[in-house]
This record gives sequence, structure tokens and C-alpha cells, in this order.
Amino acid sequence: MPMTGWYPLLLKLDGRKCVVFGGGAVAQRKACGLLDAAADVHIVSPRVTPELQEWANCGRLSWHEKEAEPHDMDGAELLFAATDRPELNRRLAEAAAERGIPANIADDGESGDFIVPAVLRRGDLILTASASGAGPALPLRIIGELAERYGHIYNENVEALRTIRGIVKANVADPAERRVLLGAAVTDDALAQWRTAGRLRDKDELIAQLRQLAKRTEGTDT
Ligand SMILES: C[C@@]1(CC(=O)O)C2=NC(=C\c3[nH]c(c(CCC(=O)O)c3CC(=O)O)Cc3[nH]c(c(CC(=O)O)c3CCC(=O)O)/C=C3\N/C(=C\2)[C@@H](CCC(=O)O)[C@]3(C)CC(=O)O)/[C@H]1CCC(=O)O
Ligand SMILES: NC(=O)c1ccc[n+]([C@@H]2O[C@H](COP(=O)([O-])OP(=O)(O)OC[C@H]3O[C@@H](n4cnc5c(N)ncnc54)[C@H](O)[C@@H]3O)[C@@H](O)[C@H]2O)c1
Repeated sequence: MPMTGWYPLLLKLDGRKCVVFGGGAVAQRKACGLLDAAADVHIVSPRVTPELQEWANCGRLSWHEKEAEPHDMDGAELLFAATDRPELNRRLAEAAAERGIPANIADDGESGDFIVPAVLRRGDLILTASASGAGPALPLRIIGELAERYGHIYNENVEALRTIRGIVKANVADPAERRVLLGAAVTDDALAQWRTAGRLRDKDELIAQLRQLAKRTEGTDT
């Protein structure tokens, strides 16, 4: 039966304890995503990949060189059961449920509390794709296409948008007009125009140009 009803969200994990049981390729991938979110990552596994070993050596994460025990997850916000023993993963997820900790189960996504989508990060812009458990191949293809369409320049675009939005919010009182101006600000051409810091500093010029852009867009719509 296909999985349905997953709810997409972005979690704040910086400095929060996340426990990954297992130290293979899957545990490494989950740890990598957690480190991108600045989580406090704990790997519990008798053996780990060379990369995980390296990250432990340089203090990016903690490696507990031992077999999984339920108390390892005490104080954790999220749990990843990614050992190569399905029965152990299931028992760890049960122990997590008893503690109210959401669990991801590597060998049986459907039985877990959450699944992990394929991700593309461009600075603060986060694009994700998921097939709700049907597997990563299609989401990965789509993320590859998005990576080409939304190149590294988008790191700066999000920065520009953050600044523009701050200026518009502070200087335009009417919410309907704000929406129109911010809509005009996010075309590729407009973002390219605003990326230079000099322009963004001049609030009046920024608002005037956005009004002009919005009018032009309105003109092409009709
Ligand atoms: C996106 C990504 C995120 C990540 O893991 O961070 C992800 N899987 C990735 C890779 C990958 N996974 C698998 C292969 C081998 C090739 C293949 O089989 O296709 C590869 C490729 C590789 O390893 O290179 C096999 C596999 N995956 C799952 C099972 C068990 C099951 O089906 O329940 C099995 C069979 C295991 C077995 O045979 O024993 C389960 C899940 N995998 C998911 C996510 C979740 C929802 C996916 C969705 O949206 O539908 C879900 C449900 C749970 C979860 O893990 O959260 C990441 C790519 C990111 C990247 O590389 O950037
Ligand atoms: N969700 C996904 O994206 C995905 C992708 C591929 C495979 N899988 C599934 O995930 C499982 C793990 O895959 P992998 O490639 O990382 O496997 P792997 O064999 O490379 O790693 C398994 C890890 O589990 C550790 N382990 C074994 N017993 C343990 C214990 N008692 N306590 C703690 N750690 C223990 C091992 O030391 C090893 O580091 C596979 O069995 C497969 O079913 C999931």
C-alpha cells in the first residue's frame, strides 16, 4: 500500500541532540544532513565509515564506539535507527516511542515517524523532493534538475530577498502592495539587479524601482 499523508516541515536542530544508531553509509548520509543543520550529532555503533571516524576525530560529531542501548537516546530530539539489523532498528524505534522521540527507520521507512527527503541547499534556500517512501530515485532525479535550474547564485538571491523584504516591510504599510512589490522582486532579472549592496542600501530607490517593476509586470499581464 502506498504511504500517504506525510507532512513536510523544516526543523530547527541547531545544538540539539540527535542520535544515529549504526555507522555505515546510511548513518553517514543522515549524519551529514544533520551536520548541515548544525545539530549535536551522536553516532552509536561499534564500527563506522572512515568519513564518520574523521568527523569524530575533528570534533564535528560524537562517536560512541559501542552497541546500541536504549539509554543512548536519552535527551535526544530525533532518532535514526540505521543499523543493518532490522529487528534491532524496530526495537530502537519502539524505545524511542516510549520516550516520545520521533524515529526514522532506515530499512522500513513506512513504520517510522518521519522520512528524509532528497535535498538541495542554496544557502538559506532549501529545495526538497520526496516520493513519500516510494524510493529516492525519482526525488534525486528531480533534485538534479533543480540544481541546474537554481545555481549557486541563489545563495546570494536569498540574501538579497531577505534584505529587500526587510526594507519593504519597514517602508510600505499596505499588505496588498507589499505582496505585489515582493512578487516583483523575485524575478531572476530583478534579483540580479538588486544583488549589488549599493542599490539595496538606498531604500527610496529600491521601493521606487520595485513599484516600476510591478507596474511593468502588471502591463505584461494585461
Ligand atoms: C533521499 C534520501 C535521503 C537520505 O537518506 O538522507 C533517502 N534515501 C536516499 C538514498 C538511498 N536509499 C536507498 C538507496 C539504494 C538504492 C535504492 O534502493 O533505490 C539509496 C541510494 C544510495 O544509497 O546511494 C534504498 C532505500 N531507501 C529506503 C529503504 C527502505 C524502505 O524502502 O523503507 C531502502 C532499501 C534498503 C534495502 O534495500 O534494504 C528508505 C528511505 N529512503 C529515504 C530517503 C526515505 C524516503 C524516500 C522517498 O522520498 O521516497 C526512506 C523511506 C526512509 C529514510 O531513509 O528517511 C537518500 C538520497 C539522498 C542523497 O543521496 O542525496
Ligand atoms: N533509508 C535509506 O536511505 C537506506 C538506503 C540503503 C539501505 N538502507 C537500509 O539501512 C541499513 C543500513 O545500511 P548501511 O549501508 O549503512 O549498512 P552497513 O552494513 O554499511 O552499516 C551497518 C552499521 O550498523 C552497525 N551496527 C551493527 N550492529 C549494531 C548494534 N548492535 N548497535 C549499533 N550499531 C550496529 C555496524 O557497525 C555498521 O556500522 C541496511 O540494512 C538497509 O536495509 C536504507
